[in-house]
Amino acid sequence: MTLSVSFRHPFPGLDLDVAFDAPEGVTALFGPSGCGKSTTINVITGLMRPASGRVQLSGRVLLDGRTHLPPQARRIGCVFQDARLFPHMTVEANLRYPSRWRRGAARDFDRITAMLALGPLLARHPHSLSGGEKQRTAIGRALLSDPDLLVMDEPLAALDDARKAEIMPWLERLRDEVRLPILYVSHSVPEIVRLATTVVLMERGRVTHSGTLSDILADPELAPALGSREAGALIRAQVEAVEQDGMLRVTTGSGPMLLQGGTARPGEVLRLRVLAHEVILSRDPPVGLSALNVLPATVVAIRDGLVQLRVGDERMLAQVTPRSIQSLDLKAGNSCFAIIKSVSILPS
Ligand SMILES: Nc1ncnc2c1ncn2[C@@H]1O[C@H](COP(=O)(O)OP(=O)(O)OP(=O)(O)O)[C@@H](O)[C@H]1O
Repeated sequence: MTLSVSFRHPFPGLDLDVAFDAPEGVTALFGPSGCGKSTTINVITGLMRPASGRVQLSGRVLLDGRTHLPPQARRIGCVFQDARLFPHMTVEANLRYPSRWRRGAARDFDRITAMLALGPLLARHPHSLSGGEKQRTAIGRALLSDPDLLVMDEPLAALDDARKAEIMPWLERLRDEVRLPILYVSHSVPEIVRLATTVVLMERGRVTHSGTLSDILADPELAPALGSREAGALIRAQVEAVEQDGMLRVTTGSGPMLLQGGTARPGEVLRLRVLAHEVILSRDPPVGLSALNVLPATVVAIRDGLVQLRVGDERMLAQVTPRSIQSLDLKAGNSCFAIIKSVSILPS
């Protein structure tokens, strides 16, 4: 199942011209306030008819020059910032509401309540739930409408950090277990790093970039849009062994690395975040360093103090001052060594 979107619409002061594809997995829609994210969601869900465009969910046309399916015929499940549960109904009644006429709903009900661990909440009313529990119920209700697409419009924005941390593993589970495209609007880069498989960047009514999360994070050109503290690589690693001192020996597309602080077992696959400000560069093989991970690299590009490197099969970024770029005489094509001061292991 893939969502394909393209539409144009002139608003006074902003001409929207949006096109992207969202495959299965989480596609994050990211951009500054007023860039057109809500309008895009409204066009996809059928709340707004644009001047022209096409929205297709695999083979099914939701919108084109002749077709404009109403929202209820689009098979799209929506989760918003506020859970929008029916306050007078129990969690169970809220969950069963969208599927009350549908065949196979009882089987789905058991599967989805188990996946989201909603069993203990079924008899409760929304007013007695935490923000995270309300959102879990809203996600369950959206899934029980048997959608072809799940749209999540800033689903964590109204939650405090503790509630966000509580619901995040459920969203990851959703991403990994539900074979649907999930369109996820967020202003939070850490949220996107944790959840997204694909990222669509918007600015002033247009899609400026779209690609896999790791490509977007390791592109120095995109660092201003994402915030320079967040620039840096996301790489995949497999645990080879746990050393006697508890350090993890892993293999990555960049070469072997040693990691601290993980509880992973041999064979486990991890996602590692190597932030640009945690990487320093040396033209010569460094000696006498405390850093455990020093990898040979080639400079690919330099932009605004960010050096993009090819390290084995992966791309990484290093944040380097203009003075160091000059003193090391760094240019595209140069060989160097990436000294990685620290690596974080993302929760899986
Ligand atoms: N019905 C409308 N009539 C005129 N202009 C509109 C209308 N709806 C949206 N706009 C304008 O279109 C632009 C995009 O709005 P939109 O709400 O899609 O942005 P957004 O990226 O979702 O912003 P935010 O992150 O703040 O929610 C804004 O400049 C907004 O003022």
